Amino acid sequence: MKRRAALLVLEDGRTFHGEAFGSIGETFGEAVFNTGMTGYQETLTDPSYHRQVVVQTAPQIGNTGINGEDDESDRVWVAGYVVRDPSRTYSNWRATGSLQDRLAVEGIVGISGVDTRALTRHLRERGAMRVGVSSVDDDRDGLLQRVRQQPQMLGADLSAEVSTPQRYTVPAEGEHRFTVAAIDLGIKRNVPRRLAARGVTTHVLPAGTTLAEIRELGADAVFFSPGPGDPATADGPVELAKAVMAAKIPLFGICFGSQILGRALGFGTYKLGYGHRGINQPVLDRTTGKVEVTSHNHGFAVDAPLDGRTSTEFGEVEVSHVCLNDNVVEGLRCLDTPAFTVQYHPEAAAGPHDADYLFDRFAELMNTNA
Ligand SMILES: NC(=O)CC[C@H](N)C(=O)O
Repeated sequence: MKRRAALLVLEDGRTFHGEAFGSIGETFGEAVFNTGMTGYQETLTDPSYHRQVVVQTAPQIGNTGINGEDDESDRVWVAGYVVRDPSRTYSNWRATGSLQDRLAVEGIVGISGVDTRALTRHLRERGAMRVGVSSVDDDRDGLLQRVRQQPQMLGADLSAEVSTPQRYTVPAEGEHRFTVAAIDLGIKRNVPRRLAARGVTTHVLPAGTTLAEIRELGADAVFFSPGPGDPATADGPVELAKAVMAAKIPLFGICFGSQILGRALGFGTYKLGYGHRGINQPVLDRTTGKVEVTSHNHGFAVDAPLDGRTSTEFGEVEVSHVCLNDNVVEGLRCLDTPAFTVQYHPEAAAGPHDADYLFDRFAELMNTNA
């Protein structure tokens, strides 16, 4: 049977031909590549990929199908999906269906048979950029025109599009020790799970939550979640982070949450050329001197001095973690207020568990502060 043709056009005109994968249609977003050899289900359902068309560099995707446990949220968030060679069949003891069917059911337009190595090299050289994928229109020039009309990721304010409309609670496993108010800017399920394993009850709260509401919940600490978009637009959460620090309430943030703490401390953020997305990025924890292999998904970073301490409105702060591939700031630690963050993903999902100790550090911080 002849497969349906599909077309991928980058905003600089570079064009790739392939076959329709997932839903039939047309989609747009920022083209980014993920180097994970595993974890495609977690990638697809990570809200931080909202408005991004993900290119998987691993050549074969889909071989373990989709299961009922690995979703990081209640839907697929990627705007589109690009793979080299989708598995024709799937096999796993947990599998409940195929990747092709999941994408089709959720209306996610994909393309397969693409030379993903050439596409990735192009994005590495030219940077992440807007892209269009179509399996309904083979007019490349028309598609290119529509790509160029799409919004840029720089300046995109997306928290409200992914945050929970209503608060919900994830109970502690076993004995309850602490209560955490988690500001949902695109949270992944594995964060409250990692906290629950430390006796933490997590209230997941909408993006616009105030300090007064957090106090009403009797929270021992505040968590700022990962999430999509440009951190330069997150003025509301930045103000909340300042209020939390002024009140000396323990604060932990991951990824977007780290960028928010950076801004609250007076640092800027900037867009990386092509970002870090994968599950084997080496990071140095400067407080212990240990190197950990970590999961990343970020296109922006905090602009903070790598060496020495910086004096801020909230006291001294230092860069606690650095990416060993490119010296990008991967963590911040406040010395005079109980706040710290990492730019990468200790919750893994998908990825290694080297950085799981950070959830212990958060629990210790709550314990010391109690
Ligand atoms: N996973 C995240 O929290 C991503 C944060 C931010 N949107 C970035 O791309 O840098």
